[in-house]
Formats: sequence, C-alpha cells, structure tokens
Amino acid sequence: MGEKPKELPPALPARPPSKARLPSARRSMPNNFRVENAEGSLECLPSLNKRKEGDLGFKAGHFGVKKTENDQTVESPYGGSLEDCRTRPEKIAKSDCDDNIGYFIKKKLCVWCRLPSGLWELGTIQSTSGDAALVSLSSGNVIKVHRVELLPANPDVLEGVDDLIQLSYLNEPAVLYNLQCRYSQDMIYSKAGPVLIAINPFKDVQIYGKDSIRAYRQKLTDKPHVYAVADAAYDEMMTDDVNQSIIISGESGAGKTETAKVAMQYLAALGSGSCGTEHANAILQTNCILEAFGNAKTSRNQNASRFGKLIEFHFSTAGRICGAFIQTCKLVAQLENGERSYHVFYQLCAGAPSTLKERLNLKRASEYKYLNQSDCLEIDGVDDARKFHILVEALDVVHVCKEDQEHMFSLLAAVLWLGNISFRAIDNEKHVEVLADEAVTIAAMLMGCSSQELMLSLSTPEIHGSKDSIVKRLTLRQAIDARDALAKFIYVSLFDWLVEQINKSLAVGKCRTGRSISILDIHGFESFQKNSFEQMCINYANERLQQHFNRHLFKLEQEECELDGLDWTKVDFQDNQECLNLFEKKPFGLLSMLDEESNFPKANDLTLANKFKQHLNANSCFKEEKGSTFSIRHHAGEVLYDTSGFLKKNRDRLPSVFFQLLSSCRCRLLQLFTSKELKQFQKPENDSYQIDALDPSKSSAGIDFKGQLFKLMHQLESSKPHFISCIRPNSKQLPGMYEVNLVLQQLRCCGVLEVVRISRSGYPTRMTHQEFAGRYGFLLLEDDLPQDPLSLSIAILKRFSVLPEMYQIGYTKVFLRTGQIASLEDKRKKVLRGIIGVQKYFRGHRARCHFDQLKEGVPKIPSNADGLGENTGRKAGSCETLDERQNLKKSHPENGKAKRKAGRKMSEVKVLPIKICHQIWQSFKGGCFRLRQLWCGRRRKMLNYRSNCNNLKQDGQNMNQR
Ligand SMILES: Nc1ncnc2c1ncn2[C@@H]1O[C@H](COP(=O)(O)OP(=O)(O)OP(=O)(O)O)[C@@H](O)[C@H]1O
Repeated sequence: MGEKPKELPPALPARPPSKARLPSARRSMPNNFRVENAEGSLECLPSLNKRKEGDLGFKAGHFGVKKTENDQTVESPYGGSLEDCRTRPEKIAKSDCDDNIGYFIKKKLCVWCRLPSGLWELGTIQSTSGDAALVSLSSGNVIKVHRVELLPANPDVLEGVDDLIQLSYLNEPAVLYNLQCRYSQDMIYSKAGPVLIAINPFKDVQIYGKDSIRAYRQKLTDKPHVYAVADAAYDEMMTDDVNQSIIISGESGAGKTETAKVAMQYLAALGSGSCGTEHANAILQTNCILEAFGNAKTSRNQNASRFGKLIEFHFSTAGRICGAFIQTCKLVAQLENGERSYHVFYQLCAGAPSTLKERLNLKRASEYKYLNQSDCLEIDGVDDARKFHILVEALDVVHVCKEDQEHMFSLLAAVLWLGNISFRAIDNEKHVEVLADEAVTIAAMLMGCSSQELMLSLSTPEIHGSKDSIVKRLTLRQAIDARDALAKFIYVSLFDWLVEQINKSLAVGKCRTGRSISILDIHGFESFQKNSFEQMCINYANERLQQHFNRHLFKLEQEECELDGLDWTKVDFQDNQECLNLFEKKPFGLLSMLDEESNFPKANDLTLANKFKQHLNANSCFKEEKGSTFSIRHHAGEVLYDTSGFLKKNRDRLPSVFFQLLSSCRCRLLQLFTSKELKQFQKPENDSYQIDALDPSKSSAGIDFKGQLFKLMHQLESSKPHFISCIRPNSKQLPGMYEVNLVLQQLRCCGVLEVVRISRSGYPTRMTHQEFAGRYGFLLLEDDLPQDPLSLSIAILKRFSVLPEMYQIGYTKVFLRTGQIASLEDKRKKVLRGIIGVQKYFRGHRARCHFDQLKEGVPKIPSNADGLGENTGRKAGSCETLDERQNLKKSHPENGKAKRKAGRKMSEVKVLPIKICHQIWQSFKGGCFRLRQLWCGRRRKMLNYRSNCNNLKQDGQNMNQR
C-alpha cells in the first residue's frame, strides 16, 4: 500500500481542466482595443499553420514532393517570425517559390544531395527530367538522383549561425553542416531554440575561466555557452523567485559530466562572496570525490558515471551560495563485470602513502582479482597517484575527518581483499569451503572480525525456514556470488555514506531561502556488445529523462497554447511513452515481471526471458530475440540485452548471515551500514532481521532504481528546466573528428529539429494578463486606461506598436515571439530610469531643504555628547520644539538669527527634548559630513549620503546609550 505513490510517474504540473475558460476580461474589452485586430492580423502572418500546401516551393524539404502532415511545418524556410523574414535570403521570396527547382537551377543555388552511401554532399542542379535531376557535386562528380534526394542548402551568409532557428532551410543536412562548421572552429556550443547543444571537443578549448565567466555575467557576449544557460537560470531564479534546473542529457561519453562541472563552476563563481566562497569551493571539490567513487572506465568513456546525480545549489536572498544537496541515483555494479572498476581502487593502490599501504596491507592494483580481470589497469594520460592526493584534499575540504578517511580506505582495501578470497571443493557435489589464505586473513582484519567468522559466513549461509534454520554448504557459484554480494554491499554503502557526509558538510542550515538551481547529470545511454541489467537500468533512466524533455519542450508547450485558445498547429515529435510503458506497466512491464520472477525460487534467467517474450510482444518497443536475449527499441537506438544475471542482480539481497557478521565487526562504519540496512527493511512489529521479515519488493534493485529515479524526476518537475543536449561527435573519443551519422542519430534522438520547429513557430514568452498588465501597465500615460488586465495588455501591445504577428492573445495569457519582451523590457527600464532620476532630484532637493532647515534651527551642537541628556526636562516650561522654532524663524527671520545666536549657549540645548536633540545631532552630523564632501568637491560620494547618514544615526544611538 505504502508503495503506491512510488509506482506513479511524476505528477503533471497543474493544468486548467478545459479549454472553455474565456475570461470575463475578454467580454469587457474596450472598443478601441480589438482582439480581432490582434487575432485577425495573424491571418496575414506567414504562419506555418496557415500556409496552404504549395505556397512554398519546398515540400517536406524536398523539391516537388507532396508534403506529409508531419512535415507541414518541417522544411519551410519561413519560420513565421519577422526575424526569419529578416534573415530570409532574397532568393526565396514568395514569388520565386512557385517553381523552386527551376529557381535553384536558374540561380545556380546550392542543394544538398543524398548520395547512395547515405551521406549528404553539396551540389548544384544542372537539369531535371521528370522526377530525376542531374546534380553537379562539390567533389566534381555529376550524378543523377531522384528529386527526393535533394534538399535546399542555406546561403553562405547563414554558415555557422549560433542558433539553428536562424537557418532559412531547416533540414538534417543543414543542421549537421552548421554544427560541423562550428565544431571545426572549436565553437562547441550552439543553440537549437531553447536547447543548448554541446558537442564534446575531446580536448581543452579556451572558452572557460574567469574572463569568460565575467563576460557572460556582464552580458558582454551572447554566444551559446553553458555559462549562458547557468546565467539565465540564475537570473530567472533571482527575479522570478522560481527554482531552476539544468538538465544535461546525452549518450555515454557525450560530455554530460564535464558540462555539469562547467555549469557548477559558473554558479560557484556567481554565488561566491562572503560565506558563499567556502560553500562554492566545497561544492566544486565534491566532483573529484564522487567521480573517484562513482565513475569507471568503459569502452565508451574513460570516465563514465556509474550513478546519476542531482546537485542542488541553494542561494541566499542576496544570491550567494548558502549550501548544497546531492541526490544520487543508484550506483551500478562495476566490481565483477570484467571492465575497469571504480577509479578510487586504482587511485588508492597507486597513491596511498607507504604507511597507509602498510596498515592496509595494500598491494599493486594488478594483484587484486576485482581489478585485474580487465585488460586495463591504467588510463592514458591519467595519473592515479596524483588523483589520490587530490581526493584526500577534497575529503578534507568537505570535512571528512582523518579517522573516517582511514576507515574508508580500510573498507576499500577490504573489498579488494574479499575479491581475492578463493574456495576449495570439499565433496563431489562441488560444495566448497573458504581457502584460509592471506586474502581472508587481511579482509577479516580490515573489517574488524575474525577470519574464522568470515570464512564461516562465506561458505555456510543460513537459510531461514518457517521454523528451523537449515545449515548447508554452498556450491562454488553460490559462494562466489555471496562473496561478491558482500563486497558490493560494503562498497555501495560506503558510497551512500560518503554522499551523506558531503551533504552534511554542505548543509544549507538556517539561511534556507528555498531558492535553488539543480543540475542533473545521469549516466548516459549505453549500448555495448553485451548489455545486462545495469545497461537496462541506465537506459530506462534515459528514457525517463527524454520524457521530461519531451513533456516540457513539446507536450506542455503545445498543450498550453491549445488550452489558451491559440491559433496553433501541432508539431509532431517522437514520443517515448510506449517505451516507458514497456518498463513501467503493471503487471506486465519489464520491471514488474523481473520482480515477480526474482521472488519465484524456481525461476532462472531463461524463464525470465521467456516471460518477457510471452507478455511483451505486443509492445512495439520490444523485440524478441534468441535464447535469453531480447531487444528494446529505445529512443536513442535499439539495444540487445542478455538476461543472464538479471535475477541475481535484481534480488540485490545480502544473505542474512552477513548481517550477523557485519553487525559484530569492530569497524564502526560496517556496524552503521548494517543497522541502516536493517532499519530500512525491518517491519515495525518484528525485531529480528530474519530474511523472512524483509519485504522482498523493497529489496529489489530494479524497484529501488525506479524509486530513486522518480524522486529525481519529482524534484525536477517543480523547477523551471533549462536543457543541454550533449553530443558525442565520434566513437573514438578523438578531437577534431565529426562522424556525421553518429551525430545525426543523436540529434534525431534528442529531437533537435522538432525543438527548432516549435521554437520558430512558437511563442517562447508567456505571461498572464495580470502579470503583463502589472509589469508594463504603468508605461501607458492615457487617462482612460482600461481596468481589466486583458484589455490593458492589448493597450500596452498597441501603444508600443508590437506587430500583430509578434504576439497572440490567449484566454489567460499573452504569448510573445522571441525578442518582443526584450524591447518592452528596454522601454520599461528607460521609463524607470527616468522616474528614478526625477525621484532622485526631488529627494535630493527635499533633503537639502530639510538640512537647511535643521542647520538653521540648531542653535548649538554640543561638543560633548554627554551634554545632550544633561538636565533634560529642566526648564521644561521654556522648551521650544523644533517646529516651533522653525515657524518662528519663518515669520521672523531676524528672530531666527537671534535664536541661533542665543542657541549657541549650551543651556538652551539642554532644554530640548532628548529625542529632538538626537535628531538634530544626527542630521547636523550628517549635514556636516555632506558639506565636507561638497567642500572637497567629491560630488560622487554624495550618492552615498543616505547610507552614511544611517551610520551616523547608529553612532548617535551609541552615544546616547553611553
Ligand atoms: N567541454 C569539454 N572540454 C574538454 N573535454 C571534454 C568536454 N566535455 C567532455 N570532454 C571529454 O570527454 C570525456 C567524456 O565526457 P563525460 O565524462 O562528461 O561524458 P558523460 O556524458 O558524462 O558520460 P557518461 O554518461 O558515461 O558518464 C571527458 O572525460 C573529457 O575527456
């Protein structure tokens, strides 16, 4: 029962229930502001949805091909916005579009031609005959192709544009070429409307660092960059008070982790200052700790993340970092699968000081079975020993004390020694016992137990029946599995504990404002020759992330337009819901069935595969394969999985005998891990930790993974997302290499073309009529302004001559095209500046007058502040208030002078009420200060007048207290 919410996907943000929500404001619209005007004028908008088929020469982006519904907006050079019109080359004026191919031939314009190899090459059309065209390619060859193989190329002036939105012809080769062109010049970042595309350079590019950060912060550049994304998130958080998230997606090796680090670097620089600097530094240091423990080398990436993470940066009201929180998504096993294991093992073996090595009985990495199974012990260009020192420094920064560090390293060494424990057959049934060698002795010593206890636990686990415990020997396979399960439990618990320590050290504390920016970096999509349970989990997480991307950039965007009654044509996109159903459906989804089989004693990996095949064939994303294999058609490509090991990995249960062993160990951390694990699974009414008492559904790796993933997604749902799509340009991890097909496949996966299409025809800025009228309404000077927000919004748009094709009025919101809000903001700023200027002069004038009055009214300033309170109240009857004196001065100026003179006597001051004395004293002191400034000619400092006065006021109060 309690599990139920866990099974639900993240909730959709609240949406209005129906379309029929015409606000009353619309009815009460004044005569002079016609909605029809705004909407009607959209008729003349070169809007994609309104354009009749054939209006444009390029149909579906090809010459002379019937446009499909999906492609209605596809390859049009006319995005519908004026900006597009501005960048639209002269050659594609509407009159020329009637016979495009003829036009392209006549003007000798370039086209993209798809070669039989599937690659695209530039060329010019020489002639046509029927559906065939003769094309002269840039390579010098002339080939005959079908018209459908031709796509219009963009003019040179659009080569390498920053934002794909600016392309006149939006088609795959145009996008690919544009990105390639930029990539070859080390411009690794480009924009696809609201999405930043980051192509992994696989080398150092000189676009980071303090100067660059300053340039983006001061808005001196608007080139696409991660800094620009982080800057926008920061600004939006500060101005709108809405939490933000930066969501980084891409395949394994595409550069997500590096991109996340760049974004973190920017936020850290922005949020530094006062105590923020310490926090910022500590947050940055967490990268090397988490990478050491959570990353490993795979064939795709030398530094592949084996876990997902969401880092929340918390900010104070002043915009300083006041803490952070890291959430992780399950670490995938990398101990016994033959790949290079987690970096930290190699770093420890290479970099531990000799005394530590001695204490841990450490040997070289090559001597440990968990490390020497793969061919790779070292990574080119990576100095593990140096990394170890950096790791220790980072642990110090996040306040992991030396004692805990020693415990951590002991447990890491224990894991390595556990892997070296071997077994000997003792009977014909291949039952085994543990070989009593140095591995078991040292492992036991590091864990803080006796080797006898460890040996016993490793070969004779108890199986708890309903009444009696049966003791039996394990077979070799079972013993190895038990040993690996123990090692994995220790490592995973250590990782979780470390994240906990980091979170404690970065804790936000009391200054929590609720303002945060989260950065999501999860393990990227993986497809190897052999894919197992880990890959399935990772790829499932990527499907979920893709769904989030789709929801925000396609579904919600379009849904909002529809609900608000906008004139809108849907852009189709590749929805991955079917694939998610394949994983999440109950009872016949991959995860549910996997769980069911895991709880069935007689099930094995083959029966699992058969079960999948029996129930999932109807899902179009599932493909049946031979034996224990099956394929899934992921959004990022088809992956072949082998169910071998699925059940064992999913069960993820530590045999009960190990709980007994671990809780009796002297190592404090091991006791802690065990008690936590027991607490998690214990039923409240049951004090024992017998395996029967464990809720099996809670202890499955698949369900845990799903739960953690949903938690992350829920968190993301409550923030404004900023997307970064990372692209892996080649499979060799080399700089300067751009594999067109690989890039194209990734661009397709992340729906870049569709995002650009939506952005071109869309209205990225949306504000409710209330917000819009509230923000810009004061710019209108007219007396008879409409009162309702909708009419006021229209009045504003009209007053500032926003072209009708640049906005749409919805039932509840104003929708504006790119660039429109900036010009309105500009006007708002100018007017505000003017208002502030007037206020400044007025306030200055008033302060001067006040000061003059006070100056004239103060008879004498005591040289000794103590004198102020002296004898207060004496001669109270003769006391004159300040006002009285001022009035007197006004009516009899000469009298005032006389008073002033007289006032120089100390006795007169004393009779003033103490409050007024202070007021005068403060003002006079402030005034003197100001006069001195004037005399010195330092006019600029005058602007600090108010703050100085405050300081003086404080001085006055202090004096009073004294
Ligand atoms: N901006 C960059 N500048 C220089 N090198 C980069 C950049 N981005 C990525 N790289 C290189 O690419 C490698 C892989 O990047 P990264 O580890 O960030 O990929 P990933 O997408 O996080 O992969 P995974 O999903 O497997 O963790 C890095 O180790 C680094 O060498």
